[in-house]
Amino acid sequence: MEIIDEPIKGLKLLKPKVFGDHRGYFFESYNKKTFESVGINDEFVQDNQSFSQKNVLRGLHFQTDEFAQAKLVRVISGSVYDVALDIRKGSPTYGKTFGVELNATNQYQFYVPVGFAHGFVTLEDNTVFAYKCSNYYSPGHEGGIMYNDPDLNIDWKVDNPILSEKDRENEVFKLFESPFEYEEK
Ligand SMILES: Cc1cn([C@H]2C[C@H](O)[C@@H](COP(=O)(O)OP(=O)(O)O[C@H]3O[C@@H](C)C(=O)[C@@H](O)[C@H]3O)O2)c(=O)[nH]c1=O
Repeated sequence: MEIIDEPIKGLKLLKPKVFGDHRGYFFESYNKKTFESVGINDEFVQDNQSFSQKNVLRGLHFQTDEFAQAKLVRVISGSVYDVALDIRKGSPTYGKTFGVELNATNQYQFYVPVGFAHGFVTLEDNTVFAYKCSNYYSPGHEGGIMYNDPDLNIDWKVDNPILSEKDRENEVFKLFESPFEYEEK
């Protein structure tokens, strides 16, 4: 597995070693020991999967307090543009985003630690998105930031994405008071 530390501290892009043969392919999507060796020490307690048609945008989401979540995300079929927003107060990159295309061909995995809001838009129909979370779902601890906030200026690569009702009412970044603190490691 190749690992790339992205320009925003804490974010990691993982490129697994995929073994292809005449039957198809095989790769390890999670191996505790290997992931710990690259600094991903979270105990993942929940696996999620979502299915979307093209142009669906989910985000930018996070959970707070004792339900804050690190996420390890990937695409099983189809493709997405995946975005993490740094919401750690005091971070040198507070308010900055990093985006990467994840798809069923590159098989990349993207590690998003606690202190980031996360979202993605699907670039193909029938996209299956899967992720591990380091904490359980808690609707009372959910937060969301508007995907198209002018202060964030994220190039989502699509126009007029399909949103949930909830995501139409996410917070404006300027008024958002982050509960996360940046920790120098
Ligand atoms: C996230 C989640 C949702 N649900 C339920 C609540 C709701 O009825 C339905 C759909 O929920 P949502 O609209 O929040 O799903 P969705 O918009 O796909 O939410 C996800 O978006 C991506 C970007 C993330 O980063 C995830 O952490 C998560 O927030 O599923 C659970 O039961 N467990 C969960 O962990």
